[in-house]
Amino acid sequence: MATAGLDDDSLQQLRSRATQLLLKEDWKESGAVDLSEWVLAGFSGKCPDLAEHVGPVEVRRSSHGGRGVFAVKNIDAGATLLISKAVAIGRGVITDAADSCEKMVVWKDFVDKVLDAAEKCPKTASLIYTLSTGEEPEDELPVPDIAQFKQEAEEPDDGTAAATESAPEVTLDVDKILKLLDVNCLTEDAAPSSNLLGSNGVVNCGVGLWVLLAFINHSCHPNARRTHVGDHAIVHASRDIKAGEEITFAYFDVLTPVGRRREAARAWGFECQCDRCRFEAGDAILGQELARLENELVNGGGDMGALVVRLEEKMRKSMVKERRKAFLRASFWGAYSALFGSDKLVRKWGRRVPGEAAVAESVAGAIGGNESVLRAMLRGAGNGDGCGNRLEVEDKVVRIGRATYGKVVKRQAMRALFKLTLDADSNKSL
Ligand SMILES: C[S@@+](CC[C@H](N)C(=O)[O-])C[C@H]1O[C@@H](n2cnc3c(N)ncnc32)[C@H](O)[C@@H]1O
Repeated sequence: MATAGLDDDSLQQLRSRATQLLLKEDWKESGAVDLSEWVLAGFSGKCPDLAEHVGPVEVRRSSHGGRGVFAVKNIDAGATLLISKAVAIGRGVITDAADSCEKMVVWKDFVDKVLDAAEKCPKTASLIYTLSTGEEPEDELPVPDIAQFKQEAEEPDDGTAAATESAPEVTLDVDKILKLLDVNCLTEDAAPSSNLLGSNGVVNCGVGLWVLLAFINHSCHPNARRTHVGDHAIVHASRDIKAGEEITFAYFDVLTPVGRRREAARAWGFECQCDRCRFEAGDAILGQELARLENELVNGGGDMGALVVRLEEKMRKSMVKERRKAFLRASFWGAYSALFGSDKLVRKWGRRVPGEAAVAESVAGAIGGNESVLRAMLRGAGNGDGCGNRLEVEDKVVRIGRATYGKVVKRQAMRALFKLTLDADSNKSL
């Protein structure tokens, strides 16, 4: 392979390109499996806009008062939990420099489509009304039965279908719908397609409403991720999930310190009550030092290697347990990435911090699969930083890969990527 002499940036680009290519190839195949097996089946339902595949989950009362989605049996990382077709999506391809006016056009188009879908289908309208507007006391909101979201049984051929189609028009409460869209819409930024498009200053701007997904709460210690294929959102487990555990995904970037995350949650209109936030914001012993480190990280410019060493030493002296160490490493991921991304910093501090693959493995335990963590795992493994023998490392890479992309990433594809990384590194050191 002609990779000898590549600098770190080029190697990084090569790896992310390889990830994209593998993903793209894999989507074609897995799309055929997922879409034919689950999604297309939904189109035989009475109300095609509501085609859903609901896995082993149900809606229950969440610990912070509102409703949430819970696993009803053990689920392995990578397994598909839900596939849901959007009630409506507004999309636009706009440049980074687009003014808010262009975004408003996308939003208006989206709102019109939601209203249209609700007007045409009374069941869509009633499901939309189960969502929170953000104004009701959350613990008073009724918990919907999961059966409401499941694909409806094939209709008997007795003419009732025609009767349903001509069901009387519903009067829509537009004001209420606008409020609940504010709380429950999701953007498509988890879609691989947006990563591919994002490279040349073009932003794939997509906003949509997936009713069942809107019951999934946020956590900074999430156990699920979503990807998008066309109008379908696919939610998969990004960590192993136990029966009875709440399914959560990240509404915003959780590879940041607690202060930043709190700001992001407030912008969404809530105070995050996940266990990671409760620990990081509530630990009196670590609190002050964490606030200082966060300040340094956010202001930038300092020696990120020194910051990581201080954090690791503080955690060692305070006897922070592994699970919480993983939370804090995830919070200061930016500093770890800067350290491991610089040969100079690695030479200066490398012996005083755990290896890159070990940090990546720890962080994946806290936030589940994630592209940036997977890349670090690959790079750390390629540098042979001692997180096991070749087979053990390969296994870890495949596991984080599946947790990141769901079952669409095949073992073979991850092996190819892993080999590419090792070959590139050994050629580089020639
Ligand atoms: C898309 S809805 C999720 C479903 C919502 N819990 C319900 O009962 O309708 C988003 C809202 O759920 C609540 N929520 C989600 N994640 C939360 C968290 N980690 N901590 C506190 N509230 C949260 C907030 O009120 C937020 O505005």
